[in-house]
Amino acid sequence: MSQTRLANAKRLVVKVGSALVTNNGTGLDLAAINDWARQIAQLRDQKREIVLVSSGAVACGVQRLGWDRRPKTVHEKQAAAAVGQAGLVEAYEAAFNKHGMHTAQILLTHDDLADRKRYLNARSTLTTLLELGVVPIINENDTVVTDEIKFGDNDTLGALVANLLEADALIILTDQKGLYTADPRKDANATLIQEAVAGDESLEAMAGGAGSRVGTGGMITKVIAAKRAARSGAHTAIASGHETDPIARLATGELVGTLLISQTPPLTARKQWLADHLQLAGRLMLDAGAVEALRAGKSLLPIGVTAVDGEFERGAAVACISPEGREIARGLSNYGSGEARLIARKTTADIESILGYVDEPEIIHRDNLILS
Ligand SMILES: Nc1ncnc2c1ncn2[C@@H]1O[C@H](COP(=O)(O)OP(=O)(O)O)[C@@H](O)[C@H]1O
Ligand SMILES: N[C@@H](CCC(=O)OP(=O)(O)O)C(=O)O
Repeated sequence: MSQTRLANAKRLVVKVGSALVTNNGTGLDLAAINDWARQIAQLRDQKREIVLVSSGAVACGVQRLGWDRRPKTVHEKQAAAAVGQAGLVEAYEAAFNKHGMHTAQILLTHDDLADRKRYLNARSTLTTLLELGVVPIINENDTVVTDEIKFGDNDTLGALVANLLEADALIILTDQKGLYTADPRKDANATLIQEAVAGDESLEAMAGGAGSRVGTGGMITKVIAAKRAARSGAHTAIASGHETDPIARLATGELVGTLLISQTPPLTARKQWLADHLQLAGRLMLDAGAVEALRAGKSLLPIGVTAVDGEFERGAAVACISPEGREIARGLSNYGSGEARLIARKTTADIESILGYVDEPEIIHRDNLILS
């Protein structure tokens, strides 16, 4: 059934990683880029919509600047990305032109997707490009990102784009055949997982970090990306870009690499946006009763909050932490951190006498809350 679902996928996000786009970290693999363009053009002929999330800006910049190694400092990487991003989109535009198609460059930061207005704008621009038959080529806006606001790896960005566009599938192409039971570079006995449920916690234990000096994130970010993509109903395939026609074959429903299936009912668009808030302004510590209430779909009341961590304003995105220290949910706080501290452990009826007013009876309303 899951295979049929990929065969029926109309809107697909394809992510190609640094480990694949580049020749050993310096320069672009133009043959590979031409090959992906050919496969994507085939899918366009079948009236399917494809968005490409591509890494490779830093690697291309390193080559253009004539450097003999990847830079170490952030500002050198950002400079290389700025030079190389132009080369990256030139390469894609030339490759797609051969099939009578155009590409569009989209550079995103986390802030663009965390702000609801900009999120909606990004969505309408992307859907307009798809209606025009243009292939959006998305990368992180490396020039302006700082550690606090960056996606870091493009797997996360691919998942957020799949959420943003409510795509049916996320295809992550990398330098390994898929997800193995352990990093195959380190464990010769590792075996390939063919199919699993996205979000299955045992998968995170199998996945390790990046295997090369080129890639960022490794397999763990791909497994987490699949969990995230599943929230809007997208299945994720992790496959090798060195296979013959991996994109085209996956899109016919063939099982190539690892398929991580979405089994959870898709979240509403608003909850989806909330789930995509990667930057949290603070933490609310909950007691066991509150954890149970949240899991049962209820709102978070002040009585169940034992402590408040961080400084934040009303409306900020905060994490809800269980007594064992696990994030069990995140949501938008109806109270700033100062007020939240005053009403923690108190009944809703006490709020007015403590604060002199009641904004909302709950700290986080269930409509603004999402279980992790
Ligand atoms: N369980 C695993 N299965 C497969 N690959 C793994 C696993 N754990 C870690 N890896 C490493 O993840 C690497 C792919 O991630 P990365 O280097 O970030 O590539 P990309 O640039 O395509 O995102 C592989 O080369 C591999 O060494
Ligand atoms: N934005 C960076 C790529 C980030 C990165 O390497 O991500 P990944 O392909 O997931 O290993 C670039 O274009 O060079």
